[in-house]
Amino acid sequence: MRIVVKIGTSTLAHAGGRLNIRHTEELVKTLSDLKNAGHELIVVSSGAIGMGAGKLQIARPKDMPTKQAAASVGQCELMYTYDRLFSAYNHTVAQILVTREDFDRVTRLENLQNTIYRLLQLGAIPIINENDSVATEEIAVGDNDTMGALVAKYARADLLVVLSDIDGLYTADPHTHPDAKRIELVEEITPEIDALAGGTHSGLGTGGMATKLIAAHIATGAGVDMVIANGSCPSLLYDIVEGKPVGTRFLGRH
Ligand SMILES: Nc1ncnc2c1ncn2[C@@H]1O[C@H](COP(=O)(O)OP(=O)(O)O)[C@@H](O)[C@H]1O
Ligand SMILES: N[C@@H](CCC(=O)OP(=O)(O)O)C(=O)O
Repeated sequence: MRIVVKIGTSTLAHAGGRLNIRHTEELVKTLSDLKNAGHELIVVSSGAIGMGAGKLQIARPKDMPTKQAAASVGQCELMYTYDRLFSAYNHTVAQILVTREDFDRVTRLENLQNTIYRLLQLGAIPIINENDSVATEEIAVGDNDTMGALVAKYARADLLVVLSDIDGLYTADPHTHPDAKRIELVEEITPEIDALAGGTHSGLGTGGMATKLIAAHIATGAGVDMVIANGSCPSLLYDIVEGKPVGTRFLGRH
């Protein structure tokens, strides 16, 4: 299987922006094992701004210049971390930084696809993020849930897994509605399903469930199954790949 795994900031970092070593180490171990089992992996990783802020010891920035400065610090930290951890399992990582233009313009999209396909042939693990240190609002994809879905669509993936700080899509945001129930399977994304998704509460995350639903529309529309699952338990990835009922699965349209 070709699997795109999107990792949110809240999985990779603690609230203050410092690396969540336990989550990240377990995640890299599981991803390495899935690759050893023969799956092709593409990672879409957030965390540049949050980890940059953590390293610079500033609060999560709101203004564009500080966000861009934090991202350029954090992106180094992020890739250094992935490179170090994946190397321990003999895997090679490759950084790709993109903006919306790389999906909107045909020649740039072809270049991006060619690079991803060749990296997969060479056995490397592409790790993709927005090019936050140059991407202004007008040219940014804006959130990595959408980015993950675009990557899954154009890399012709079989599965997109979105790892978050929550077990899946609930009937309401469990942080404000403790009685909310998890939805196991979404066969069709109706307006009623769209209406369930609220924003983020984590202080580190960007889009909350709303951007995950946008991603689900893109992925399922391209025939790719998407699963939202909790990034604090990366070994769930084994069950997800086997099609077991973990998190919330959105069925790709065929
Ligand atoms: N219907 C819903 N079901 C589950 N979570 C929801 C829902 N609506 C809003 N949320 C919020 O979305 C958050 C996850 O998104 P986000 O904070 O952006 O994290 P990430 O960094 O993993 O993308 C949850 O912690 C929750 O507060
Ligand atoms: N590109 C940004 C993250 C954007 C984003 O969608 O963040 P998240 O909600 O944590 O997945 C970064 O690396 O900080």
